[in-house]
Amino acid sequence: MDQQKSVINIQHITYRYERSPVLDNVSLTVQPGTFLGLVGPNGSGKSTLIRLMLGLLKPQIGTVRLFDTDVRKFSNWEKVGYVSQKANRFNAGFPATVFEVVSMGLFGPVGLFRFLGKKDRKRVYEALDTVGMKSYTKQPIGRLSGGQQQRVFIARALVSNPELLILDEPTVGVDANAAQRFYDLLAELNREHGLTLLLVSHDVGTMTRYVSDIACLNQRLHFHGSKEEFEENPDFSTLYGYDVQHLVHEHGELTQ
Ligand SMILES: Nc1ncnc2c1ncn2[C@@H]1O[C@H](COP(=O)(O)OP(=O)(O)OP(=O)(O)O)[C@@H](O)[C@H]1O
Repeated sequence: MDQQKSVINIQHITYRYERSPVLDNVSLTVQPGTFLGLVGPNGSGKSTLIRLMLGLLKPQIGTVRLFDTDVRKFSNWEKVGYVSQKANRFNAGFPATVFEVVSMGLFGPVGLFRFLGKKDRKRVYEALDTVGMKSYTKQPIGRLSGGQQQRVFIARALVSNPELLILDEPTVGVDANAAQRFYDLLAELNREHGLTLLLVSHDVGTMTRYVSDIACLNQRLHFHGSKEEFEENPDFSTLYGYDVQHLVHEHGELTQ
């Protein structure tokens, strides 16, 4: 029987760093074209789940498949873009231009020292154009604001033309306006380029405006479904497994 291809397929994962499990029997499937928001309190296992998805950690129990291939055998890493939480931390003296940082997305750090062909250069410019940063090409990365740097990191992740983009708390340290523009950009990439997105964020209120689906993690997966289902279900305590007031408050503000 033909199964619809999934971008991410996680089955019954249990993971522990030490004794107690950080993730307990988590299963999650992400279909192409989804914009999934992954939410959960501090320490709920979000980053751990991402590391498992990227094959950086091995689950004690369960399996991870990326584009229908077991992550242990997966090699098409150009299909996967990843922007980590710590990405927007270049200080003013960092000796690389915006162009160089984005070109690293093509070849890794070696890109800095390698001759870029015409096509490669074009891809770098296109990626910068997509995120609205083409006019900053020659600027040192460290002189840009946090929000601008974040866009450059998205461009770096986009330059290899990925089908899946994973972002771990990308708006940390970015002001509210820049964060909103950033979410707009992600929504556009999802809508117009069909990019599958997985966004980890604490900011449930803002995120629900943009995503198509929501997954609520707190060691276990408390909810996974469409944004509409999430918003219709009044029992946030069961859904989210924590901090009910905070969520209802944020959610309330959003719908005013
Ligand atoms: N390398 C590690 N060794 C041991 N314990 C770890 C390690 N990394 C994370 N943990 C623990 O695992 C739990 C989940 O951490 P994780 O970073 O996945 O959560 P998170 O949901 O991403 O948190 P946050 O929102 O604060 O970033 C936490 O209790 C954390 O202390």
